[in-house]
Amino acid sequence: MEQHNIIRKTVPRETFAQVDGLIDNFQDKHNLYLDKLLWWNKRVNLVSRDVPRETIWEHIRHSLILSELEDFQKNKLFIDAGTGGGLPGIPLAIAHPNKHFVLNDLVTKKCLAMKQIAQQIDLENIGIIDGSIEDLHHEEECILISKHAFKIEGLIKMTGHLPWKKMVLYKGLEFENELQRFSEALNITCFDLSNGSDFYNGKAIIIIDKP
Ligand SMILES: C[S@@+](CC[C@H](N)C(=O)[O-])C[C@H]1O[C@@H](n2cnc3c(N)ncnc32)[C@H](O)[C@@H]1O
Repeated sequence: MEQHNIIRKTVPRETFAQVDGLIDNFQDKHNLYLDKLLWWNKRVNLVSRDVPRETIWEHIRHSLILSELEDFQKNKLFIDAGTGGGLPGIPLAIAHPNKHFVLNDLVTKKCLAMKQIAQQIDLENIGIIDGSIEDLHHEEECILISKHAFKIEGLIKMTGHLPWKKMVLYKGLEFENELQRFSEALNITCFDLSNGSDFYNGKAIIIIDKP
């Protein structure tokens, strides 16, 4: 197995409180997003069926933790691969109107639902592109983000053609299992989220430099 250079950090408790503040600042839009997501979820499978509203709030909070990390703050353009119901891209776009997000999903009807939701909540800083991430054309340098959608090795291989400089993945703390056959050494920073509520037990955000 290739030796990867892994730096581990723990996200402090205060960060979770800051995320709650971010939600408060954009409460109306997040609520509207949640309403529309639940409405569309009855027609298109965007998140698990019958998922309680409070669980989706957890996913919105989880998505927004990235806001507090430096690699997010100093960049402006993000691609959310495998966005499904718009997570993490839509909560981030709501809370950061000055940044731009490209949402991508393989499934066209999910992307059509996302377009409707974006219009319904008046979000102007996102673009939505359907099709596999491996076929996405994009020329500007960006940060690739993805939540619970791909194995790491597979996503790196599928996105070699894209000009991302960092890849941000919402993963479990045992993400290294997914890198056992990767032939290059990667620089990875792992942000342990276990200082948050029980929801975050075993969860991490990992940031990988482009190999
Ligand atoms: C488990 S869902 C995660 C959705 C969302 N990120 C979340 O956290 O709720 C994985 C999503 O990845 C999408 N997907 C799978 N393969 C893909 C590919 N090659 N390119 C783009 N999206 C893909 C699926 O259609 C699905 O919506």
